[in-house]
Amino acid sequence: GKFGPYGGQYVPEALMPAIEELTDAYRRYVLGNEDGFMDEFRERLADFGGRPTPLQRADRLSERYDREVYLKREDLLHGGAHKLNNALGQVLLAKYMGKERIVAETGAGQHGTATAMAAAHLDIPCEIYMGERDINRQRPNVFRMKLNGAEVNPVTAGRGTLKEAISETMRDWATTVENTHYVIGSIVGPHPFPVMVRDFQAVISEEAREQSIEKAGELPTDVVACAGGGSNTMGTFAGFVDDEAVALHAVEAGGSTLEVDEEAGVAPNSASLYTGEEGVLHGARTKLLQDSDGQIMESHSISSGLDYAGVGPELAYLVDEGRVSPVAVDDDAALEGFHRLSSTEGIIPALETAHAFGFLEEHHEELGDRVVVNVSGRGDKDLDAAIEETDKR
Ligand SMILES: Cc1ncc(COP(=O)(O)O)c(/C=N/[C@H](C(=O)O)[C@@H](O)C(C)C)c1O
Repeated sequence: GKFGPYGGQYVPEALMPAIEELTDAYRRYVLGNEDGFMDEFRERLADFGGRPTPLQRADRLSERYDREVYLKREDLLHGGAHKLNNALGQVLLAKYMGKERIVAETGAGQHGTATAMAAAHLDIPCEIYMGERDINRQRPNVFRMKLNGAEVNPVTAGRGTLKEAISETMRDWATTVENTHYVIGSIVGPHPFPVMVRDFQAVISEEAREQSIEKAGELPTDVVACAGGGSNTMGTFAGFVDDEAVALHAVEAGGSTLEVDEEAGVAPNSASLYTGEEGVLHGARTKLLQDSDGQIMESHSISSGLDYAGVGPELAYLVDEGRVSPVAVDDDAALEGFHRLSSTEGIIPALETAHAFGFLEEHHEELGDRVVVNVSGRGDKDLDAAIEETDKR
C-alpha cells in the first residue's frame, strides 16, 4: 500500500480490523475475481451504468486548437459523472463481504448520489455524510440522494465541507465496522482504498486506450483530467502510465490565486499536487495544503468536487516521479472553460471538469497532435453556481 513515501494506513487501532478485512476482500474479489466478482461488476456497469462511454471527437475544439481533441464522456455514465464506477464496485464488494449497511462522504454530491444509486440498485441501506456548506451549494444532488432512498447526514463541524464529512464518516465506521462498509469517494484514505478505487475507475482508461487506437489509429500524445481526490484522474491515466510517450496532465483547482495566506490558515485554492507539502490526512501520507505548523489549511475552489486539501497518494508519487505533470487552473479560467464547452460543443460540463478545459485553452500549444480529455461529469448540478459566478464577473 505504498507509493514511495506516500500511502500507508495511518488509522486508529479501532479501524484496523475493518481495514484488514477489506484488504483481504480486495485481494480475493477485485484482484482474484473470486466468485466471478469482477464479471458481475462489469456486467452491472454495462447494464445499469450504461458503459462503455463514448470517446467523442470534439470538432470545434480540434479546429480551435489545431490538433485532434477527443472527449471521454464520463458525463454520460448513469448519474452524470464517473463516480458510479467506484460506487458500484464498492457497494457490490460490500454485498460479497456480507455487509448490511453503507456509509459514504460527499462534497460535490456526485459521489454521494452515485453511492445512493448503487445502494438502491443492490438493495442495501445507505447513509451519506455531507458538509452543511456543500448541502447548500449542491441541492439538486441532495434531492437525488434522498430520492434514491439514502439518508443524508449534515456535517456542521468546521467549514462543513468535504474534509469534515470524511472525518465524520470515518468516526461512524469505527463504531459500525461489523455490519457497515465505508464507500470512500476517491483514491484517498488508508490502503487498500487508493488502489481499489483506482482499479474500479481504471475502466475509463481501458476503454479510452482501445477507442483511441480504433479512432485515431494510435495512442494519444496527451491525456488530461481534473484532480480533486484524484479518482477520475487516475482512472483516466491508469491504462497509459506504462506508455511513457503519453503525457499525463492532472489539472487542479487554482481557486482565486496560488498565493497562500499562512496567517489566516486559508489556502485560496486546492492545488495540493502543485503547492502541497508531505503530510498525513484521512489515513494516508500524501501531499497536503498545510501551514508552516503542519495544520491542514482550508482549501477553496469554485467547484465543490475539487475543494479538498489532500490528493491521492498514487498521484503524489507519480508527480514526484515526473510521470504526471500537475497544473493549476484558477476559477476564472475554469468558468471560461465551462462556457466554452457548453456553447461550442453542446456539452455543459461539471465545474470540476471545466478546469480541464481551462487548461486546454491556456496550454494547448504545449500539447501534441492527439489529446484525450476526460469529461468527468455534467454540469446540471452547477447551473446556479455558474450563473451566479458569471453574473459576479
Ligand atoms: C464531476 C466531478 N469531477 C471530478 C471530481 C473530482 O474528484 P476526483 O475524480 O476523485 O478527483 C468530482 C468530485 N466529486 C466528489 C463528490 O461528489 O463527492 C468530491 O467532492 C470528493 C469525493 C472528492 C466530481 O464530482
